[in-house]
Amino acid sequence: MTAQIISGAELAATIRAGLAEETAKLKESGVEPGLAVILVGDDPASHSYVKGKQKACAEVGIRSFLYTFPASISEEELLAKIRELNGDPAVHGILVQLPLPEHIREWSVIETIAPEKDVDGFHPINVGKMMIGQPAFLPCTPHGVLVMVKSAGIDIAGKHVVVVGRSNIVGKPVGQLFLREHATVTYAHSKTPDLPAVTRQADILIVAVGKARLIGPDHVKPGAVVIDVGVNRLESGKLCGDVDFDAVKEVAGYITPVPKGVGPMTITMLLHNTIEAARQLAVK
Ligand SMILES: Nc1nc2c(c(=O)[nH]1)N[C@@H](CN(C=O)c1ccc(C(=O)N[C@@H](CCC(=O)O)C(=O)O)cc1)CN2
Repeated sequence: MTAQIISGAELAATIRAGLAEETAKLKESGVEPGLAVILVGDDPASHSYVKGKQKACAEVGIRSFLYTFPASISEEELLAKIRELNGDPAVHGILVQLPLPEHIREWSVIETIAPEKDVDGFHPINVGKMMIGQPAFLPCTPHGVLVMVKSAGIDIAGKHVVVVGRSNIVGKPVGQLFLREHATVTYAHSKTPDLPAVTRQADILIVAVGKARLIGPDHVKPGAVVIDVGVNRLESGKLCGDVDFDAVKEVAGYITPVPKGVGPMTITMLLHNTIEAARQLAVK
């Protein structure tokens, strides 16, 4: 039996319709949600993601402001722009597209964003609040993964979740979000010996390493839920995930595709956070 496909694109469309209604209501009360997007350098993937974010903002009625800078911008100039946006009342959310050029310290940029405008959920205050279960902006990709799993009606409590990858923006926080839902969480990474033996224990396997088709059928327990966060561009120009989709779908119970899986949910959760930021800042 082949796996049931969890379509991020379909779920994102449904959620975005609801977000458009929320934006319309906020506008009736005199608040127009605004998102400032900062893009540094000329990485084609970053440009494409930012374009996707702006298009999605327009679709749900969020105003977006784009600030592009050459890769040669100094860290201080970038921080000055963020401080200016922190004080701009038309801007409710601020995001700096990652990755940044090497001479700019990512942590310094993230820490300069006002936590109440940190719609990426990367600021240490939001990360800390997430860890202890306080209300916070949740990081968009991990939150999108959680919403996808729940939307498929999958029970999380007591399940063994194996996360492959330990990045600050996906791997680490996605494990925390599933721990909050009472899963037993294991992190695996590049130094984990015998990766297939570990991933085969997973009821829910989440892969976020950026290595095309790393996970094959031998890594997956029959019937498991497989969530593929990787977006890798092959030499042919085709996109593929960290999971060998065609082979693994014959073993898994549920699987997400790439493209049209987790990616569209990342942007949807960003829209959700921006609307929430506007709502919270309006009552301050
Ligand atoms: N400030 C941030 N930077 C980065 C983040 C982030 O959440 N905040 N995440 C990633 C990139 N990313 C969002 O910015 C992102 C990645 C992929 C997609 C997406 O929709 N992918 C499509 C395929 C797109 C394509 O054709 O290339 C899909 O999977 O269907 C959206 C957003 C790193 N940086």
